[in-house]
Amino acid sequence: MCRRGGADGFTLAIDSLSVRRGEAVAVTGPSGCGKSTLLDVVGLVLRPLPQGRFCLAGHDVTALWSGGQDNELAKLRARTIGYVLQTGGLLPFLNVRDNIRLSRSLLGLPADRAGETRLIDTLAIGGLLDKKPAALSIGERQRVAIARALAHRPPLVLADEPTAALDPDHSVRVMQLLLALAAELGLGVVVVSHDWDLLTRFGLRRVEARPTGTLTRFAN
Ligand SMILES: Nc1ncnc2c1ncn2[C@@H]1O[C@H](COP(=O)(O)OP(=O)(O)OP(=O)(O)O)[C@@H](O)[C@H]1O
Repeated sequence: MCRRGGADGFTLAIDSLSVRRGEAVAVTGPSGCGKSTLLDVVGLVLRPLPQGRFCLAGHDVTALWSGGQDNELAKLRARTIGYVLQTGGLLPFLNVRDNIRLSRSLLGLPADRAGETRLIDTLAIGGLLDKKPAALSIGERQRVAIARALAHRPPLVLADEPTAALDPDHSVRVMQLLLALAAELGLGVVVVSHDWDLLTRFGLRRVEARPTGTLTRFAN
């Protein structure tokens, strides 16, 4: 459970949500119902209320938050989460190539040129590598953000409307890439999307919001 905006603000209750490695889950629901908040809790950005159980890659996340273990949470986040933000979230002072390589280098992982090339080709961003994010369109930023989130092969990828700014052709390619990598590398994927046609086409398991006033419940 998580609360935003004080006692009479917004409350998110996650009754149950499990994502296994290699599995992709779609989170759907109306605007403002708490989908991004759900991703922020799962992505260790927002602190959940202390009741309840939250296990991520074998770690007791509730205990880490309760114990104020911010360094451990930051390390766990860096190792286990790839987050594709709605706004891209790229570092403005790095070019596209260095944005993509950042997560691996921060974690001290060796370069993975083959994996990098596959991401770049599939996302059709080869012509953008020397550009800074400010010189990209919103859709281009979103594709680069996806490459960056996947480059270190995190066990869990969170994607907040990753196809919202893309044309239908790129939307399908991006979803295909996410799902192919999830299956191939054993990554779990949680994707927020309003694109019902796309979700149906790929047959994703859906977790639907049940909003009632300022409370939203999510359950498997
Ligand atoms: N920083 C914040 N402080 C307080 N309340 C917030 C904050 N951010 C979001 N909210 C509220 O939390 C609720 C859920 O917001 P959230 O962004 O998770 O919804 P969403 O389902 O992702 O919406 P959308 O589909 O429009 O992106 C909303 O009522 C919003 O007003």
